[in-house]
Amino acid sequence: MTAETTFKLTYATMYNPPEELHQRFDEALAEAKATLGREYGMIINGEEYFAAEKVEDRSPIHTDWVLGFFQKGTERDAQNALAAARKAFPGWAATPWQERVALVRKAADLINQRVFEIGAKLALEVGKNRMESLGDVAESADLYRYACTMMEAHDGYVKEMGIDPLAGYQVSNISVLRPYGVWVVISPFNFPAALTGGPVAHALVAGNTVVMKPATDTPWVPRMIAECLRDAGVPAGVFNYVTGPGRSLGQALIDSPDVNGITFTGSYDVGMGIYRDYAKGKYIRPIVLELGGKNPAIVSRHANLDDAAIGIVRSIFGLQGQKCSACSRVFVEAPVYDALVERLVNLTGKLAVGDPTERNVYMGPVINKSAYADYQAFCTDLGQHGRILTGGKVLTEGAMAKGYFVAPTLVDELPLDHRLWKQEMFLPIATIARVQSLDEAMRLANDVDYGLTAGFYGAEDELAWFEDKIEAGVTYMNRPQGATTGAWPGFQPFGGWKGSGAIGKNMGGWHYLPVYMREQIRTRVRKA
Ligand SMILES: NC(=O)c1ccc[n+]([C@@H]2O[C@H](COP(=O)([O-])OP(=O)(O)OC[C@H]3O[C@@H](n4cnc5c(N)ncnc54)[C@H](O)[C@@H]3O)[C@@H](O)[C@H]2O)c1
Ligand SMILES: N[C@@H](CCC=O)C(=O)O
Repeated sequence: MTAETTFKLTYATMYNPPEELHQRFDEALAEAKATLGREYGMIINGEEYFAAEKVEDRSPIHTDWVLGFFQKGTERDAQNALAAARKAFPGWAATPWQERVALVRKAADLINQRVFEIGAKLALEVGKNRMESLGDVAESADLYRYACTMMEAHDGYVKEMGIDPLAGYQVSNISVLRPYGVWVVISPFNFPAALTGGPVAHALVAGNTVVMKPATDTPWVPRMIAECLRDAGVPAGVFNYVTGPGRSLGQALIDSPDVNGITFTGSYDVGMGIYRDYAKGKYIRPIVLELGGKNPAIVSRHANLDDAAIGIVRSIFGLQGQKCSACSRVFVEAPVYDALVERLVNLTGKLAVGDPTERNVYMGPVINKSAYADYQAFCTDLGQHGRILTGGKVLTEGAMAKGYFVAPTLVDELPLDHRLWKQEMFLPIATIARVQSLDEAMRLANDVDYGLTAGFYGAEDELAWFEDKIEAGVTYMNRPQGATTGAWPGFQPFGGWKGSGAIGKNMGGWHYLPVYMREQIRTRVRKA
């Protein structure tokens, strides 16, 4: 990004971009729109593969916009991609880690060089606003670099251990982290750049070869990420990109005995199914699961209510509530309840909803017809059992008639035993409750199967209590930029507890890369 020297784009800094960012996004968008409708192959063993059946990738902004045609890959394609990755593994694993790092860094540079092109296409494909779209792409490049930095910081994870005193012998004990083999990366629709690129980069830097399968709704952006790897010179077969339905092609990847490790990012239900199926293999193999969230914000009577309101609204409605980190539950101490709710409703009313490629729009459409139908069903239920403070309806006026647009929705007075306090809706809907104490808020906040992100607004002397008690992998306090959203690699490594994540180590952080490697101790003894 040219403005990079003066402006570091993250989800927390995106609110004051330099003018140049807008100009370059607009240029890239015009170019992307002029080249819609191409066909894209899968990339297996460095070659384009075309399936008998194709899938149309349509924009959720306007369903007449056909972005491209993608391959409806089959179980056979899954097997071919795994075979290519298996064949490439010995060479890639034997490549000095410094060379692997150099190639992955080169790919990161290409992602940065293409950030506007990929960002514009991402906005069209996901319906994400322009700054969040550019952020997703920039985050992907930063995750690549973070993986490289970690490899270097740990000197390739080769470490001399203590020397056991064996009289008459010389001993050397070395610990080495080595790759597992073939790694499958399955990504969700909502961060097609960062959550495809991040796990892929870590697997590759560690020396694994990769088969990557993006979500059916968003194959285009991962294809461009794949092209960056290819153009950087990552050898054929080391990285393979396949597209097709999760239940057939995806399931074939999960069921294959040729897989040595998996990173799955997606919903709890699909992730748990994969976990169980994968466990049917002959022995235990590593699996990284990054699953859903039901993220709370707690507001104390001592909070700065303006900071709380803006941070909460940004986190409820960013990407239309379709972030695993989205704030979907708000617990407010009674003395400040009315004042906070008034601010939340007021700010929500000011959110611009529409074509998210336009510079002043904050909220675009939801991803597809099924999410659009879910929104309507949830709102009917919430209206019957709670009080809809704002929103609760689909938006069909003017240019929105051809897309999946819905109103940002806030609900209160929903009985605390209603299922929608616990179920991830993954839509721009949040429920708000009045609590009598912070302890009550904490009990409710933790009373879900998830534990991804959480936010708190209150006095300085309440913060340590919050940090200690909350069950979540990523926590934010007094943050107007986002109550529960907006993590950035190297600043806020991202991962969940409980039903939100399986490994207890966060991506973009110090402890994550070793997950993609297994330890070998090398003890050599010779007579002194
Ligand atoms: N914890 C995190 O870091 C994180 C980040 C982003 C999204 N998410 C979660 O992802 C979900 C939204 O994304 P989604 O709707 O794309 O999720 P999803 O679970 O529907 O799909 C995720 C991926 O799994 C594939 N898939 C589906 N069935 C499969 C099967 N049987 N075998 C193999 N692959 C299969 C899909 O094609 C897609 O690529 C939300 O629950 C959200 O919270 C979590
Ligand atoms: N990393 C993103 C969330 C990714 C999940 O969907 C955030 O921190 O808001």
